Amino acid sequence: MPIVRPTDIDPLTYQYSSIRKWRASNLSPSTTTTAPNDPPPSPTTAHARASKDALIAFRTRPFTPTELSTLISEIEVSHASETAIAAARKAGYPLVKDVVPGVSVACDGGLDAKQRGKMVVHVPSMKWTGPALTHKPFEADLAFVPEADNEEVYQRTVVSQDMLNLVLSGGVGCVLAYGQTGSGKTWTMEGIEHAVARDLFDAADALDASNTGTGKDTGVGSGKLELYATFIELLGKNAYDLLADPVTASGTSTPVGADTNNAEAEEDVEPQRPALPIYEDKLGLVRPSAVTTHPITSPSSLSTLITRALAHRRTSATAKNARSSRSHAILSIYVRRKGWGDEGVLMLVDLAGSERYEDLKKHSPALMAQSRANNKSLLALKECVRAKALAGTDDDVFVHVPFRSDKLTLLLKPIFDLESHQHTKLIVIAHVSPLMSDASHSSSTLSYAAPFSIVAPQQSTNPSSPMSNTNKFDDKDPRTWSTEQTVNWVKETMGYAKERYLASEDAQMYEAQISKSAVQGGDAGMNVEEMVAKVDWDAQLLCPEPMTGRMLARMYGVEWVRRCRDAVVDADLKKSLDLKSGDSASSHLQSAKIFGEIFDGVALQMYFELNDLVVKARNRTRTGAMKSRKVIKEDDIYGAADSEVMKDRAETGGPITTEEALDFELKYGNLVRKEVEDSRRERKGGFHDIYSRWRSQWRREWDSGERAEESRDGRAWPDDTAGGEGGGEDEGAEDEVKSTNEETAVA
Ligand SMILES: Nc1ncnc2c1ncn2[C@@H]1O[C@H](COP(=O)(O)OP(=O)(O)OP(=O)(O)O)[C@@H](O)[C@H]1O
Repeated sequence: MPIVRPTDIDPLTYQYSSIRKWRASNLSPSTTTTAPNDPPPSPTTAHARASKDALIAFRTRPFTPTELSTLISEIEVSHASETAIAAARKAGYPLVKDVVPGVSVACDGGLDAKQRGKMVVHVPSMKWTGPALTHKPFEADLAFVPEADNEEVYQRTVVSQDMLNLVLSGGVGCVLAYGQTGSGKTWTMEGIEHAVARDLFDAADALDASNTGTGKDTGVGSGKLELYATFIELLGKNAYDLLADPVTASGTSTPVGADTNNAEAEEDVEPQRPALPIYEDKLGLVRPSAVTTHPITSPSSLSTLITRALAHRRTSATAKNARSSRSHAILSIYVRRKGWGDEGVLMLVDLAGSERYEDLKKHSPALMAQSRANNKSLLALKECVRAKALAGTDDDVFVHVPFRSDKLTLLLKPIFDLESHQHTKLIVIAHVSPLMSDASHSSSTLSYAAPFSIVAPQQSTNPSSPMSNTNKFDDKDPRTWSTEQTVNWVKETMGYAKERYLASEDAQMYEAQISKSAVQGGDAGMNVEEMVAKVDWDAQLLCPEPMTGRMLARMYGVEWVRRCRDAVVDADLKKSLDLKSGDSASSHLQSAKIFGEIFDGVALQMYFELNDLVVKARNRTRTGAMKSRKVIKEDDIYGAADSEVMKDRAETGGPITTEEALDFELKYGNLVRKEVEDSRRERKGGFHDIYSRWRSQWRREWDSGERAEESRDGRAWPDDTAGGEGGGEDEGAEDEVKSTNEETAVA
């Protein structure tokens, strides 16, 4: 019998046969293809509410025809496969069957099931014993098989998470497509964008019809809803408006569809549109300056915008993908609802492809710089998504999301700002290529995204712990309220909500409207104050068992209004709320319409009050969690490099408590470190003076009562106020926060 030495084994044969064996014993038939009659889980708001704020999915695409033919020719030249190929040919099998993907979906997960999605990357390697293969498993909420089409991805992510209703109710939804270049991100996002364009208007009409009980006069057509969109690409620190026509050097605009996207053009004609700086205004809104907003009035108008923007999108060839997207593309759809404070927004983000060093080797220096900028922003994004996912699992974990550290994450502020009272949902779809030669990149993509899918940490059972808010009633924290306490709060807050409404601009607008048109007959004689006084609903019907304060606070605004309307018991009141076009004289109807809008306005005031309470309570708990860190290593506080400062501390200030040290660190830690470092670099010394100066300044503030909570209640972390570029100095503080997160998750 001939001796087979390891070096004689053909690597491809070995790898393919190992993968086949692994797949035969580990995969059930249902995970290798999508069952055609298997409907996606039905989207119910109850389900979406119960689910987490961040959903993580994995997707692998099928081989492209070019990849298939390359792989088949590889098999053909591989010695050991000859017999298999001959046998396959004889049996009439297509050779395609011989090609095995480097990624397998072991379980596609499922939203209702406890099962999680599982993807296994088969990573080949060469050892001294010969070729080897490692099967690396990764878990997420969902994993899509290569045969899954865009509609299935859309249904099981956006639809099952009830994202359209969230956005139409004034919430924030965001879908991020992440992955290696050429792994199918643009394919997925294009599918999702067009599906959203198709469904958004129907969702708006359905939502309004279910709220008012009438199919008429609802949604966009009646002017109640205003929708508009922006589509930008982000390259480095600047945004470019994809909906503005590009301008050539001669100043003429380039028609859409003209090929301006080859690599040479990229270097020579850069940029083709004016760069728009990104900034955060005083109200905290982040938008690229002068970006054009486009009203959208129908599914086709949104679809046309999407097609136009994608044609403009900057692409250039990379080693992996002939038309690689070299930028992050962000489609934002804004929803303004008459009488609502919050603007809903849906952000659909096709991230630039992540690239490794080997992928960059064919790049010109300009493209290399772009790749570096892209990879840097993907790293910043990772920090933010991780923190956001952790915050979504439990309100009481101390989390700081460093979204100001990069322009990409700054643009995504609506989804990352934990201090906002808007409801949010984030979906991350990590894409991998099916090629075995990409296995190590696939493995790093999945290990980037898998940790976002965090299982909620156990709540502390120690009632004195700031992490524990269960069984401990706090009248200012809706998350601790039982059904009865929630009912009481609704009853007590009715008067306050009415007062707030009467002081609003809407109330004044309706007052002016009523007196101007001098509506006649029935309710028409009432002024706004009288109408507001009539608003009433049954608190018990609004919060039936087992509705707790926490559950109520997770409700979307539109759903809340609908529930308030359903909880009306007074027959006359119900009748005027249910009045439909054609039911009555037009003057009556107009008065009833105004009353309906006033009713909704009062309901919303109560809803905003509830959400404000939750945000404030969450911030209080976060502060408490931060302070509860009993042991703070001195290196944590002042930085390992500052041992001189540490020595001086005892001489200048004497011992300080943990709370004081923390406050000092939050306010001045970065500044002290930076100054000490500068001084050291310039060989100046004087560390003692630097430390003393900051210490005295801090002491003055501390003694005059300006404590840490106040600065946080003022909605700004000391290290956040720097904004934009200054975010880089944040790193020390973020490291500390990171370690806090880890400790908490373990606890
Ligand atoms: N699910 C899929 N089914 C069929 N073909 C696909 C699928 N996903 C991607 N493709 C094909 O794979 C190729 C690469 O896809 P795509 O351009 O979407 O990748 P990408 O990740 O956006 O790359 P880059 O980051 O370089 O832009 C395209 O030719 C696309 O048509």
